[in-house]
Amino acid sequence: MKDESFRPNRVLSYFQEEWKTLFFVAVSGLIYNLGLLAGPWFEGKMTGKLVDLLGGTGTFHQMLMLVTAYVVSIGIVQVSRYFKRFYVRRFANNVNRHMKQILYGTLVRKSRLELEAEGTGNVLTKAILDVDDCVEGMRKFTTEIFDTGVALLAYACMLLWYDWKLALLCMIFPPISYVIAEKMRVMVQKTGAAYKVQSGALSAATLDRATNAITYRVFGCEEDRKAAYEENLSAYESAAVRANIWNTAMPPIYRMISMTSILFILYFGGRNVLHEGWTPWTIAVFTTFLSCYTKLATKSSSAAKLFNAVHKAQVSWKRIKPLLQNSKAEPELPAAAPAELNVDHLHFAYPNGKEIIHDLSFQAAPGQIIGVTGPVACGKSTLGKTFLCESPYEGSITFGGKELGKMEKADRNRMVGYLGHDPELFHGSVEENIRLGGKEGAEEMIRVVCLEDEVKAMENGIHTLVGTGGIRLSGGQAQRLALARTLYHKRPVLVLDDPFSALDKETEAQIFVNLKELAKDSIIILISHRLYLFDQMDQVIWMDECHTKVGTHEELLATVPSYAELCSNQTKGGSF
Ligand SMILES: Nc1ncnc2c1ncn2[C@@H]1O[C@H](COP(=O)(O)OP(=O)(O)OP(=O)(O)O)[C@@H](O)[C@H]1O
Repeated sequence: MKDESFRPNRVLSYFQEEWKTLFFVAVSGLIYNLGLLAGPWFEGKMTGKLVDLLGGTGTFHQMLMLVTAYVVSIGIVQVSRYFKRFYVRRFANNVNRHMKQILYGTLVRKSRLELEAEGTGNVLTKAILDVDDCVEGMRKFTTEIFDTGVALLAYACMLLWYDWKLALLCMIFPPISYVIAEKMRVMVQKTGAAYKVQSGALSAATLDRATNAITYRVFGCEEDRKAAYEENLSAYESAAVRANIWNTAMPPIYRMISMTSILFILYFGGRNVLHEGWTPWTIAVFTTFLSCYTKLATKSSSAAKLFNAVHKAQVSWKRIKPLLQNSKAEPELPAAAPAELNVDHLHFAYPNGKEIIHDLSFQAAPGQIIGVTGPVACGKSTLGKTFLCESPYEGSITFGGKELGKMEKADRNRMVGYLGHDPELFHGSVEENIRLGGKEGAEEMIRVVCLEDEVKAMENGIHTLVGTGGIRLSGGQAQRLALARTLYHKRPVLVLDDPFSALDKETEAQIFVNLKELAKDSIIILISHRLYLFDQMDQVIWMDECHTKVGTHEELLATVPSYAELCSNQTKGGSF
């Protein structure tokens, strides 16, 4: 696998990791660029030979030899160019894949809250566009090190060899274009960053449009949403145009500046040929010098282009760097042993200050089922998520005497299993969705959640694909599949948030029986709106406006009128 010293948040590490590919790039790049020098040399020689031929001092055979050698050298240069490009592309593809793998690894380990805070569109942009831009910068850098760096050096040496004074005079201009390119860096970066932000907003708007399409249609909001989307699109287009202008308008200007030296070559080079200048030249040397300088100036404008690409890559790198962390897949550790759960004077408030849980205390022993209920939006799901410790709480939640909030995430994962509102099925088979990295079969859990017959009836049974691109499951099927996954990864504390909301009464009752049997030594915290199983709970937590009441079903019936009323409404056959 990968080298231990590899540091994903250091650009150099990616170059080091690909040293073999870069070795081939270096060899083919050197042959290509040194071979390029042969071009101006042959061109000068051929011009000289042509003058000789016309003056009657050269032979046609000599000219033919020269042309043949020129063609062969072009062949060698082009073949090495092909190999260089091939290996540079391979380098870029390898880095791109590796960076995306690392980023993906980090994103899937981020908590729900962190992802929400970051914004889905922004995350998608980071995962795809920023990595692409970053790797593109690295690719251009690798290419230009040879195509520009080595070539420029070689051309410069050749020019100095022919007339060092004229060469120095001409070579003042390319650095001026570099300096200007460097000064323009801020604008390239600024417009590039603005483009990225708009791109993130557009991704979020597209996702929102696709995810909520039915709701918008049913409520007749399509036109409004379309207008909002168009607004995003226009902002994105303007940002893209601005970024593009700064990216593409500058290189021609850099090139013009570099080319100013041609005027000096024509004047001082002409004087050299007339033997009135600094060094006596033949017409062949004049041609070689001019051709060599034109190539040097063209190359130096590529260097300016390289600055732009690297600056653009820097913007992307800054955005993704915090997400590029060593995120080796944490191996699933075995579940912790059963133990007591102790919740003591628990308080919880969201960062906006709104208190949701106020002074809740209860204890649970292995094998107990705790029902949690209360009016809509009273904080039931918040209580469930508190056990995941995504946000800090006050008071204490201990399992086996250890404080959950102070544990390493991996240790906490061994203790608490969680099933939220959203089934969160991924693209994969029914079996893969249940096992999620586990090795053994998933059939037992399919039976526990009463999904056996339905899975058998599917075209490929347990191997049927679900999630994006797979078959469409009903709400109740998706819910049971997600429950099967939670139960498969057995934990001594199971938090199940409304796991039966999409099921009929009989199925719910059957699953509850199976669940009790399966999780005999687990503590189950069952959040639900529907109460007809609550008389089988060991304890019930009633939540209302951040106040909580804990007791047996019978105790709450006697002491909490709202609970008694809700139970009575439901058992009269009212809501289910
Ligand atoms: N991330 C959050 N930041 C701030 N407030 C939140 C957040 N999540 C939920 N809330 C608020 O906390 C309160 C309780 O929400 P919660 O989802 O826990 O209630 P619930 O009882 O599970 O609701 P339901 O009966 O609809 O399932 C609500 O007022 C909600 O707006």
